[in-house]
Amino acid sequence: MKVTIVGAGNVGATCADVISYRGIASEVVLVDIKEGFAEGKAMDIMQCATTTVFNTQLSGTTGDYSKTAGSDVVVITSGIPRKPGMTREELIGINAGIVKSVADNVLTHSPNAIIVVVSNPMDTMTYLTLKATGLPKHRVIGMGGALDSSRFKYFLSKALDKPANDIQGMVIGGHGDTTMIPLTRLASYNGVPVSNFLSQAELDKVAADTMVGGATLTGLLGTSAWYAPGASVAYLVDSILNDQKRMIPCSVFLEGEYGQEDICMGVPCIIGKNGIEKIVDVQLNDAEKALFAKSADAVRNMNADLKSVL
Ligand SMILES: NC(=O)c1ccc[n+]([C@@H]2O[C@H](COP(=O)([O-])OP(=O)(O)OC[C@H]3O[C@@H](n4cnc5c(N)ncnc54)[C@H](O)[C@@H]3O)[C@@H](O)[C@H]2O)c1
Ligand SMILES: O=C(O)C[C@H](O)C(=O)O
Repeated sequence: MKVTIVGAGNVGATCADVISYRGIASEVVLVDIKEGFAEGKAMDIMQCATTTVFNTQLSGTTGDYSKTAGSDVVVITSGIPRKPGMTREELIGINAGIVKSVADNVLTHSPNAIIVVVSNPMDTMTYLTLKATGLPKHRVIGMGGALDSSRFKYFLSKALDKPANDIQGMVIGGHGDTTMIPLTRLASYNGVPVSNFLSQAELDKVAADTMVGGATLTGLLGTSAWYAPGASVAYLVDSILNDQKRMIPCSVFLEGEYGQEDICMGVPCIIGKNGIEKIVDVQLNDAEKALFAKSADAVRNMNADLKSVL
């Protein structure tokens, strides 16, 4: 199976690295516009083949999309990341043009590919990709919920002082500092509701820390995070290529689901070889429904800024 990753920067290269050492795909092509950059990243990762022991074939190219031909999955991470103090939404002016042209280029050579959108503001970039390409909704997947949910489980594990892998939980809604919805009511420690162990104040703090998880890391690192984002994309790609049918919150085009139309935002999806195979209808309570509607208003507001590119 072949995966193309456009943008060989922090997230793209980390994703290529994880896909390779976990043997998720047989071939990975990295693409970047910076001369020699993707080639260098691919060579560096390939030189791990005998020490981390993998057989994935990686290559890099400076903008030659013919090398990406026949990809099963294309990941778009090209664009600028935020700096401390910025929101993801401020990136739209530069990233919208980049994402649109990249989506056109990859589809020319891989007309059957499933596209995974990572560039921010991710929900709006997913909507742009879907509208600009005309692809069916099951083939355009925005990655944000997998990452936000892994952060949610990290903060729950810290609060509970229990291993993160014993914790289940999901974040839905927009992938923004104020639009994420960590579903604390449904989170569990090995099936036992986390509210059995944590007070409401502790749960509220976990939710707040999760929502600003990306901003906190951006403040610490000077640019946005890449290890967990890259690994989260690889997790999603694995579920597609290996038809695992995992339930992963992803940004997907909604046509009435969760009471929303004509918008891409994060809801739980079954992810398999066809991309988004099902949107799972989790019964939200009234408070969660209100948060989802508010989140949708903010994402829709951002989508309105796409007028100049769509
Ligand atoms: N959805 C998420 O959960 C999530 C997580 C982390 C980062 N992000 C976003 O992903 C994007 C990339 O982040 P990063 O940290 O890897 O940034 P980065 O600057 O390290 O890498 C981006 C790369 O894209 C390349 N690029 C720019 N325009 C291009 C084009 N037209 N064609 C090909 N390559 C191009 C750049 O040369 C650069 O190497 C940002 O927009 C960031 O906000 C999203
Ligand atoms: O925080 C960012 O800007 C990058 C990404 O969306 C993240 O959540 O790490």
